[in-house]
Amino acid sequence: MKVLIAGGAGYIGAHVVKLLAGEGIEVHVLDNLSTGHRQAVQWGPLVEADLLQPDSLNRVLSSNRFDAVMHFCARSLVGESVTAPYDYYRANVTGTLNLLDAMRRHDVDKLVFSSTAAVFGNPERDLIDETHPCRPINPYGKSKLMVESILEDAARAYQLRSVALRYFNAAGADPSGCIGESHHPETHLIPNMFRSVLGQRSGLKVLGDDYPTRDGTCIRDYVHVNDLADAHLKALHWMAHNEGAGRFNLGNGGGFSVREVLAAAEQVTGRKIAYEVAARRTGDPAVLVASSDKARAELGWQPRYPGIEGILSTAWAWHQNPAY
Ligand SMILES: NC(=O)c1ccc[n+]([C@@H]2O[C@H](COP(=O)([O-])OP(=O)(O)OC[C@H]3O[C@@H](n4cnc5c(N)ncnc54)[C@H](O)[C@@H]3O)[C@@H](O)[C@H]2O)c1
Ligand SMILES: O=c1ccn([C@@H]2O[C@H](COP(=O)(O)OP(=O)(O)O[C@H]3O[C@H](CO)[C@@H](O)[C@H](O)[C@H]3O)[C@@H](O)[C@H]2O)c(=O)[nH]1
Repeated sequence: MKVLIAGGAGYIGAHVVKLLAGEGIEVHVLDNLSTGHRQAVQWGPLVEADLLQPDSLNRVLSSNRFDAVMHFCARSLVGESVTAPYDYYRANVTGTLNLLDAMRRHDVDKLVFSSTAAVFGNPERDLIDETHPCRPINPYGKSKLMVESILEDAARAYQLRSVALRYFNAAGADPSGCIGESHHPETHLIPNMFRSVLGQRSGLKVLGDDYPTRDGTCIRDYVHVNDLADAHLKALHWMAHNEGAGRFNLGNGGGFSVREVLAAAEQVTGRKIAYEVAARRTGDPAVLVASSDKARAELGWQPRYPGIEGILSTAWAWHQNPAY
C-alpha cells in the first residue's frame, strides 16, 4: 500500500508517517514546509508542493499511484483565524478543494482528513459525541466544517471514501525522541509551559480565568499524538470496508483546566511554573471534551495514553532535547 501524507512534515503528520512506515506502508510526504520541518520527514520521500498551487499537486499525484491520501495541511490558529479569515478559508477550503480535484483526476478515492473539536463551538453537554450540533464560533472551525460538508457531497457525487477525524487537543511526542511538537510561533499551552520552565521564553500567560468552569480557566481534552496516529491507521482499514464520509471524535473523554495542566506539569518536571493571568483569547470556547465511543466501537480505537501525566511526560522529554 502507498499513501500520500499531505502535511507530513508537521507535528501530527510526522507521527502518522512514522507509524504507517512501521506497519510496512510506503509513505510519501507532500509539504510546503510553511510550518513543518524537513528534519521531521524521516520515513519516506519529501516532495515540496503547495495545496494552493494545483500544478504542483498534479505533478505529485501523477508521479505515483497512491491508494489513499491523508491531509494534515492547514492554517490552524484559532485566534489568528478571527483576524485573518480570508487566509483561513483560502488555505483550508480552497487548498482542500485543490487536493480533492487532483485526487479525482488521478483516481485516488480514499482520504483521511484532519478535522477538529473546533467544529462544535460552545458545547451543549459535557461530552461531545458525533450527534452534537456543529456551530463553530471561529473561522478556523467553520473552515474545517465546510470541508466535512464537501466530503459528504463528494461521497455522493464521486464515491469518495473519507474519514474526518476530529482531534481534540493533540499533545505529547513520540518516545523515540526523533519527532515532536515544534511550531513557530508556538501558541499551544503545553509547549509554552515547558519552554517557559526551560527558560526559552518568558511570561507564560493563562489566557482568561473568568470562564464558567470549576477554576475559571478553559477546559480541554488532551490526547496523545501517537494515539491520534493510530486512529489514522484504523481509518484506512475502515475505508476498506465502508463507503461514504465517516466522522469520528478523538479525545480521552476527560477535561483538564489550564490550571490543572499547570499543576500536573509541575509534578512531571519537579519545578514550579510561573505564570500571570491575562485576558481571554478571542474564539476560545470554555470547555471541549470528547466522547470517543464511536471511534472505539467502529474503528476499534483504544488510546494508550489515557492520563495527562503520561502525555506530559513524553512532551517534557522532547522539549528538553528537541531534534528540530
Ligand atoms: N495540533 C492540534 O492540537 C490540532 C487539533 C485539532 C486539529 N488539528 C489539525 O491537524 C492538522 C495538523 O496539525 P499540526 O498541529 O500537525 O499542524 P502543523 O502546522 O505542525 O502541520 C501542518 C503541515 O502542513 C503543511 N502545510 C500547511 N499548508 C500547506 C500547503 N498549502 N501546502 C502544503 N503543505 C502545507 C505545513 O508545512 C506543516 O508541515 C491541521 O489540519 C490542524 O488543523 C490540530
Ligand atoms: O500560552 C497559552 C496558550 C494557551 N492557553 C489556553 O490553553 C488552552 C489550550 O490552548 P491551545 O493549546 O492553544 O489549544 P486550543 O486553542 O484549544 O486549540 C487546539 O485544539 C483545538 C481543538 O480543541 C484544535 O482545533 C486546534 O487546532 C488546536 O490548536 C486554551 O484555553 C488557551 O486559552 C493559555 O492559557 N496560555
